[in-house]
Amino acid sequence: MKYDMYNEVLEQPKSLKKTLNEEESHMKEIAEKINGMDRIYLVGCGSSLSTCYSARDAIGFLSDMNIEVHTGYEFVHHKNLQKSNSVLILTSQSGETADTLAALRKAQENGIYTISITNEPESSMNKESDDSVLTRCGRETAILGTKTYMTQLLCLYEILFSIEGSAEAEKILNDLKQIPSIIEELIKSTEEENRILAKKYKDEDIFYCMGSGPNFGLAYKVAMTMLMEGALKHACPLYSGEFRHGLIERAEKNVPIIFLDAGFPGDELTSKSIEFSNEIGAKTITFNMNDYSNIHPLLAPFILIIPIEWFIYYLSHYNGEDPGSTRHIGKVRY
Ligand SMILES: N[C@@H]1[C@@H](O)[C@H](O)[C@@H](COP(=O)(O)O)O[C@@H]1O
Repeated sequence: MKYDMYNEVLEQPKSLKKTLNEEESHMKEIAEKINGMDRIYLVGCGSSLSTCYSARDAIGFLSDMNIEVHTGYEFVHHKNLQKSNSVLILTSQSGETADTLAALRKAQENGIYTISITNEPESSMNKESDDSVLTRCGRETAILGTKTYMTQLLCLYEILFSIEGSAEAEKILNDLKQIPSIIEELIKSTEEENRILAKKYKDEDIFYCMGSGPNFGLAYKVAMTMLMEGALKHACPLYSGEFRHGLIERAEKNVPIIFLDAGFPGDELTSKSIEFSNEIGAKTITFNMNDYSNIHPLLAPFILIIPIEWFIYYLSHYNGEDPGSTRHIGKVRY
């Protein structure tokens, strides 16, 4: 049995290449236009919020750019908005999520420049924002987001690292171009081992998921949309540094914990948490960047998501669920 998510996983390299080919120069123009603005707001919901977290935490390693991340309605209710010389970048696969659309309209009422990154050319966000970038994925149906996750992340990295402009940022932008071919191979090479892993964990009810730097955004996505929406498991994301401020008290024998590790300074705490969890007999599942690629570690979310997609796909399958379906929420409107 193959669910829609299967083909959408396979389509990721093509979607990335197409988005880069058709939007790269446009994104460079956007970077030039917003370079020097006092504040950049990044807003999205669910999977689209996770890309904002990752992009903010990745650029934060290189730059002192003033970036804030909000969910749609948190932005709408925020009293202390910087109205002049600021920009709102919205991420939304559908371009219709009510929360994110409300943020767009609030920004426009307040004179904030708006840029949307969506996958739907006819969407309200694409039409109403001052500028817009289209991810070129074709229609995505699996609720948890695969190719639109990848391409949104690509667009945010492309814009923010182009603004940053240092030699290291250039290196990251160059490495970004290698992502489609790297993940093409990973899609093939990681399916079987993660199918087996999923079979082993299929009866677990709850998963904690942690990472540092841009891998926190990935942990958020894995917990919120992949485990909860996709595999219908309880899940909780956290920064690795927060392990000893709460989870340590519930990290017991046999509790599954997913660790995302890319060797960031904050991953010193990921390693300590893994060590502790192993000692007490928790079920540790580690996805380590070194096992998959040697490109710039700040690109870890693009790489680590691939084995995780297969893990989630088969976790759902072994529980008789379509990973792309939802019980309560429509893909576009709710
Ligand atoms: N259940 C969906 C999520 O899977 C999705 O990530 C989010 C944002 O959707 P969009 O990216 O279309 O704005 O909306 C809903 O909550």
